This record gives sequence, C-alpha cells and structure tokens, in this order.
Amino acid sequence: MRVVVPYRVADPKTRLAPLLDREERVSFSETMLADVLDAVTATGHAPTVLATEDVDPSVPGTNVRVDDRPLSDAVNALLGDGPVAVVMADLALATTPALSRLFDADGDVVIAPGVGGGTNALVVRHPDFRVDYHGVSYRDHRRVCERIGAATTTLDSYRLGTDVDEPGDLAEVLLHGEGRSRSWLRDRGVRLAVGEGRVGVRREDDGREWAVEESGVGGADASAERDHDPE
Ligand SMILES: Nc1nc2c(ncn2[C@@H]2O[C@H](COP(=O)(O)OP(=O)(O)OP(=O)(O)O)[C@@H](O)[C@H]2O)c(=O)[nH]1
Ligand SMILES: C[C@H](OP(=O)(O)O)C(=O)O
Repeated sequence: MRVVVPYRVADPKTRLAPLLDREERVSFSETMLADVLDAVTATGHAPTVLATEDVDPSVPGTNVRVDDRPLSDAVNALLGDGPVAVVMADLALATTPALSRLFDADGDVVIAPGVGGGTNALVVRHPDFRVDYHGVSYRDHRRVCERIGAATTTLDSYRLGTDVDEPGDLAEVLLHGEGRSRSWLRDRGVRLAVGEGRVGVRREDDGREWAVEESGVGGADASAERDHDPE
C-alpha cells in the first residue's frame, strides 16, 4: 500500500503564530513531519511526502512528490489506482502501533477523524472514493462513502485524532509526545501552563502564553494567575 504524507512547505501552521514565530513554525513543521515519517517507516511502508514544493526530509527511505495544487486535488490525483493511505504531517503523537492499527483495519475506507471534525488519516481501498478536505471533512467523507456504497470504518485513536493545529494542541505534545516534536518544544522553552481548566502552554523565555478557556476560546494573555508547571 502506498502511504502519502501531504505537506505544505510555505508559511506552515499559521494557527500556531500566537506562540511560534515564522522560522519556528517552519522548523517545528519539519520536526513533526520527521516524527510522522519515522512512525510510518517503522510500520514497514516507505512514505511519500506529497509536498507543495521540493523538500529534503531527513528520514531515509522517504520519497518526495511535488504537486502545488490545492490539498484535495493533489491527493485525489493519487487515488483510484490501488490502496492508498493518507497521513497528515501534523500528527506529532502518531506512533507505529497506532498507524499499524489504521493500515490493518478492515473497510473500503478507514477514517481516523481529528478533533474538530477533520480527517487526520485515511486508508482508501475503494476505487471511487475522493477526498474533500477542510471544513468538517470527517462528515463530508462519511457522506462520500454512503454515496458510493463504500464500507466505512472509523478508527478510535487518540494518537491519530490529535492533529497539531492550535497552540493548545502543543500541550498534548508536551504531555504525550514520544518523538522529536516534544524535544523541539522543550528546547525552545515551550512549557505547560497549569490553571483551573484545561492545561495551556506558555513560552518560558518571553511570557507568551496560551490558555484554553472554558468557552474553548484561548488567548495569549488569557490568564496571569496560572501556575507554571515546570514540565
Ligand atoms: N500537499 C499539500 N499539503 C497541504 C496543503 N495544505 C495543507 N497541507 C498539509 O495537510 C495537513 C493538514 O494541514 P492543515 O492543518 O489543514 O493546515 P496547515 O497548513 O498545516 O496549517 P494552518 O496554516 O494553521 O492552517 C498538513 O500536513 C499540511 O502540511 C496543500 O495545499 N498541499
Ligand atoms: C486537512 C484538514 O485539516 P484541518 O483544516 O481540519 O486541520 C482536514 O482534516 O480536513
């Protein structure tokens, strides 16, 4: 089975801008990509990075395919010609066992949904299935499966369900990461910020902080009263 890892090279992870500057977002994206490629490679599959421009991933055995079309168009160009897995590059918690469960699950289409309605990873074995990313793509992909009569499996996986989109997601990487992404955050002084509600993150060096408030809305100055957990 081909395993494809889509990767946008230019100005990545803009939603992390409240905590990471542009150079840091480039470096952190490369680091998450390397974690994903390591985990895929250890399942016994050689991943292909589907990149918007040429990249040099530092993981041996990785192929690169450049396609600067929008995400769904680039992925759909690879579907319909045998089984394909699509694993997003921002799954910093992905592990080899979690990916093996995905690749081995039964179904014409296997979906690992992301928190917030996205589609973090997929296995496509049905010749007529095509992706439609962004928005509530998990729901949209289920509808496509119904329309084409594809047997669908939804994978229950915390590790594949946690994509790193917003600053609050970095807390999950600090808590549960096992690869380079957690070390990258630690090295750059990103720490947990522990308060009354859900744990947030802060920068040790300059006071930038992100709290996930009860409303689910975070903010850089969300709380001056939070304890600062050394972890
Ligand atoms: N090949 C390709 N990959 C993309 C494109 N847009 C996003 N990706 C990748 O798809 C995955 C999910 O991306 P998103 O979380 O939706 O967006 P993002 O660009 O990483 O981050 P934001 O700028 O914060 O929206 C990541 O692995 C991205 O690198 C694209 O246009 N082409
Ligand atoms: C690719 C996209 O990611 P999100 O924008 O939800 O992070 C999706 O999963 O549809």
